[in-house]
Amino acid sequence: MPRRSKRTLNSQLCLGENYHSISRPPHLLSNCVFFLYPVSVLGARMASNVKVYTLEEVAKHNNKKTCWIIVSGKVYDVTPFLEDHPGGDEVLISSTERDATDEFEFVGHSDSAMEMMKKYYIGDFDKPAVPVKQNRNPPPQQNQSPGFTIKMLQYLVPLLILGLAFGLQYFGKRG
Ligand code: HEM
Repeated sequence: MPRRSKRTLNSQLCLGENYHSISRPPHLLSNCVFFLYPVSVLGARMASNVKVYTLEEVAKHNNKKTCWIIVSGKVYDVTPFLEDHPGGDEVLISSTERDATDEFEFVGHSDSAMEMMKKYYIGDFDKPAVPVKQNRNPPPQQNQSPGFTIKMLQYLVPLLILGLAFGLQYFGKRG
């Protein structure tokens, strides 16, 4: 059997390149993710030929003649559905010019309503493609745990007793 060199073995085990990338500082990796994510989202959108609408474009369609709504990042032209919507046309018109996802979900639409929606889908809503960075600093704690109070008392009670003892001694001597 031919002897394989250590280098060949490393590359065969896919350790050669990955080893170096793993040892890079984590902020470099996360920078790459924040750069690659929007690029891949844009690429996917361009490749799939889906029309992407801005809020400004969607907001122009806010009446009975032309009514577009945004639900879960997708844009729907519900103009032909206005008269047939079981919830009425007014509720659809008043859901224009903004993201209507919350209202749509609050109603608790049935599966058949979701299926119906597909007919009116015309494109995606242009939300900012860059993912929001998560706040890594946790907010200051509002409620202190009971453990914290007990620890504080452990220090405070002996101090109070000491203070009391000194006070009594001082006033006792004066008396
Ligand atoms: C393409 C979008 C939509 C479709 C296809 C759709 C479809 C439907 C359907 C089929 C129903 C009958 C109940 C059910 O099967 O769930 C319904 C009811 C209703 N929808 Fe929509 N809907 C859409 C968007 C909206 C939006 C944006 C609102 C905003 C609040 C809304 C509000 C309502 C209300 C209030 C009812 C009546 C619920 C009830 O009486 O119990 N819908 N919709």
